[in-house]
Amino acid sequence: MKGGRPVTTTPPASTAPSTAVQPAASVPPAEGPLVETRGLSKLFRVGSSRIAALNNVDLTVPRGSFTAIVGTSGSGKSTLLNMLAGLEKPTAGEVYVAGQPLHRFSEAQLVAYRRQQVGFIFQSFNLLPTLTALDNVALPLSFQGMPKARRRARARAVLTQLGLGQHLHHKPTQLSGGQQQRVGIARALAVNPTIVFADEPTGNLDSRTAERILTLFRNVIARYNQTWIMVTHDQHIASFADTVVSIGDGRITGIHTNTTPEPGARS
Ligand SMILES: Nc1ncnc2c1ncn2[C@@H]1O[C@H](COP(=O)(O)OP(=O)(O)OP(=O)(O)O)[C@@H](O)[C@H]1O
Repeated sequence: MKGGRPVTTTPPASTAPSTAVQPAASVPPAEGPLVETRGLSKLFRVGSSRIAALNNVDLTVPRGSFTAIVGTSGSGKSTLLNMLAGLEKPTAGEVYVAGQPLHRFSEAQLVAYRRQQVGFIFQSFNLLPTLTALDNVALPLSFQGMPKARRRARARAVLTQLGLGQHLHHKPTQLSGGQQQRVGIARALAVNPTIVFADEPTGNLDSRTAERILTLFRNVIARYNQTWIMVTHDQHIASFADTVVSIGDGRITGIHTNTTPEPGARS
């Protein structure tokens, strides 16, 4: 696969164990935007009708940034996210992540991209109910072929960094919603991702917990110099991001940079 793993996510040595989120391989120098789409389009055919879920989208996302994609239901947010995450292929146009042309990738290359370079955070957390927090976070590392002792050590380190050191052996039903989403964040971070996608990540949380989770997002992004893209229908949630990309009818309708972040969004 081209491109490798361009984002340096090594945590400060004084604050994090070495097993936490060290790059698994040597990291080539980072240059240019992390994400770039050109004329990205997705057409769905349903019976005799055609739906332009995405229509000629040109988008650039800098490395180390937090971007929100905001729009009403059916505007094309998930379709765009799916394309950037290598879950679906475009009908037309180009999509590059870390210089890699996802639009030209085979299914096998897309699977490898998702497993090795992408962290996912979901609205409903998507934790396996029979596994502990530790095992949920260690699971994606097994798909990378990491030996058991190392993946458990890394999962433990990331969970501890996120304040869940006392909850390593709790199952999802024994955790609050905010704690479950922190496990979800730990699972995304454990694979040392090039990019993290969050799909309505606070949709199942009360507003206070949601703000705490979004503040945690900001802290994690700054600490590890990561690139995160979040989809939401909620302008207030979007205001925690550095950049808000508005989408409507499959087109970008505006790009706004948050110069004065939401109170409490930065800490
Ligand atoms: N697999 C599919 N087959 C047919 N049409 C689809 C498919 N997926 C999405 N669409 C259509 O594409 C358009 C964009 O859908 P998309 O799911 O991207 O919107 P969204 O902004 O994420 O909406 P929501 O916030 O409700 O999840 C909608 O009109 C939707 O009906």
